[in-house]
Amino acid sequence: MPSLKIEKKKLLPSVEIKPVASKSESNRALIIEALANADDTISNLSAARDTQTMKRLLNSEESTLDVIDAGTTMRFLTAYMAIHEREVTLTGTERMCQRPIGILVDALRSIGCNIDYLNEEGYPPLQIKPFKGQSKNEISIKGDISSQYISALLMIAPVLPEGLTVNITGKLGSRPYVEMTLGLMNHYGVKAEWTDNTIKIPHQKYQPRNYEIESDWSGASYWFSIVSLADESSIFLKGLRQKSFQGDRVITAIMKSLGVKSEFSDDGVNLSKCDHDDVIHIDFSDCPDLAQTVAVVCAAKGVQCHLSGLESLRIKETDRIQALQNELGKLGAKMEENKGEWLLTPSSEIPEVVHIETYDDHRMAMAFAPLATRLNVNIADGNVVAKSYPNFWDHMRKAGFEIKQG
Ligand SMILES: O=C(O)C1=C[C@@H](OP(=O)(O)O)[C@@H](O)[C@H](O)C1
Ligand SMILES: C=C(OP(=O)(O)O)C(=O)O
Repeated sequence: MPSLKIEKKKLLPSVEIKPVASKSESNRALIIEALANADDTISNLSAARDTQTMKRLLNSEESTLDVIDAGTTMRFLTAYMAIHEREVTLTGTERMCQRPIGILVDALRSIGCNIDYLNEEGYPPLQIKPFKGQSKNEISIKGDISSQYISALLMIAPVLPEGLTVNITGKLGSRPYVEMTLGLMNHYGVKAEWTDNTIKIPHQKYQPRNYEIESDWSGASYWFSIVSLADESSIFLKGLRQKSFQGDRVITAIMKSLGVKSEFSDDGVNLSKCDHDDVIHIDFSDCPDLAQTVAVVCAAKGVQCHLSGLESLRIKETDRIQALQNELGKLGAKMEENKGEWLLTPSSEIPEVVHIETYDDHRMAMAFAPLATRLNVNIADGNVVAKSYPNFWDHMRKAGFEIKQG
């Protein structure tokens, strides 16, 4: 596990960065392209390990497919494999085998798929048996655990002989990811009807169309943090669009209250400094991957933050609430629960150096790295970033940070 030392540094003037391409868009485009029996429709595919794993496994004829720690790869491949005439085992890291998948498996079983648990009920690894045909064309599924189950079902829906109607029960969390799924399906020629909590997708064919993956807004969020925390800075982020499929584009609005002004042009967005608020309230139900980014900035910048919609954070790469509480504590900040909301009380004085544990979570490393604008930061395992943004440290160096193996 290579640890990294990032020295406190000022940013270089006028930095230009092209963040990694979106892994969420890439993993959807790969599944849709495979369902369309098309080839080479995708440009700017993400270098994220989650995406490279998806691509490799979609082309693999092995009987055991290991998704490593990629949630979308696990969930999307489960649905994809379950409607093919093939027997396959899907597995992943120890953590992946603790991330629930029962809701998706129940839904797939109810439409006729054959799936067994190889270990604990409700969790990977899964044994998927050949598909013998569709037995039902309407299902109900809980929306408040992970939207990835719904996206997985929606993508296979048009190729099912009878199509599929999906009734979402409970509150739908991570809603923009479901919208992204339907948006990309529509790009590939598939029509869906979404009224209230019901999404209806008739049987139809995906059309092979070209698609250029946008830069990743969640990965871009760490550059917003850097601008927010630095004394002076301006960064141009390439490949991000004002009209985006990614819900995490909401980082522009969130960071406006944390002192970052965003100005779009044809090929990206320019970030510069502006005034910030002293207290903010943010509901992360639609953008859970931004919670760590925002919490760290508030803790270091002296902004009190009321966070809600954090429920899904406990079942991601790690228990992100626990991880944040531990690591923010090292800065002298506190995150405390009160009736389902979290109050983050910022540090009154930040230390000169901090050692951040990474919990096998890419976002713990990337969310805390921007602190190097204000203090020396040691990151326990720099390799974690490979999951979504493998060249993150190269980009930090390009921006002027000195990063050594430590
Ligand atoms: O569909 C997707 O691409 C994702 C959906 C979200 O997960 P949940 O729906 O489990 O919140 C998000 O946290 C994850 O990084 C990517
Ligand atoms: C939660 C994440 O990914 P996944 O669920 O796809 O593993 C993430 O990238 O923050």
